[in-house]
Amino acid sequence: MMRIGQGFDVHALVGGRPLILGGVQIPYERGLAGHSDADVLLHAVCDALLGAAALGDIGRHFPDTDATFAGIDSRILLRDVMDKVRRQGWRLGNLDATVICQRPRLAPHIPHMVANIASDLQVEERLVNVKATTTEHLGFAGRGEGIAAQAVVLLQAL
Ligand SMILES: Nc1ccn([C@@H]2O[C@H](COP(=O)(O)O)[C@@H](O)[C@H]2O)c(=O)n1
Ligand SMILES: C[C@@]1(CO)OP(=O)(O)OP(=O)(O)OC[C@H]1O
Repeated sequence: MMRIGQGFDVHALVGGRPLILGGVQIPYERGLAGHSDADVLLHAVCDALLGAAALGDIGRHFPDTDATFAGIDSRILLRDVMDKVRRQGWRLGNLDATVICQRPRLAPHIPHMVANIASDLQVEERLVNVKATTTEHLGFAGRGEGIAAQAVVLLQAL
């Protein structure tokens, strides 16, 4: 049996925060605002996994009203989500994600993001794909007000 799931997340770009995407700290003059480290890519991946396993969403498992998660490394959340998914009897078929970001240029950092995600999910890197796109300066992402990410996963029964 197979199940598909999708995830989508947006965080605002603000001054005085590091920019962390896919667990990689990327040199840039602004970073993402959030209760956690605001890793929008990992949040979309968490939601895709939770969606495929019919386990709700990231806010249900890690409420932003809970001080435990303040400033937390989203890789910890991703590992926890994958544990929950595995305990429901699923393994990852494949994962594909897109980061929607006008600036900075992400291409040089994507192999590191893929390595982090594959490591956290305990799968081979060939099952994980991360892409980046601008919006040609259109909309909130194009104006540099925030970064969005979307992810799709396929789960296979263990
Ligand atoms: N923040 C980004 C956005 C895009 N890229 C890379 O550039 C390619 C072209 O982007 P378009 O939005 O013009 O389609 C895209 O395929 C990515 O490889 C990037 O590195 N960082
Ligand atoms: C990750 C959590 C928890 O720290 O907080 P944020 O970093 O604000 O992220 P969001 O994608 O808004 O939702 C999930 C949250 O509950």
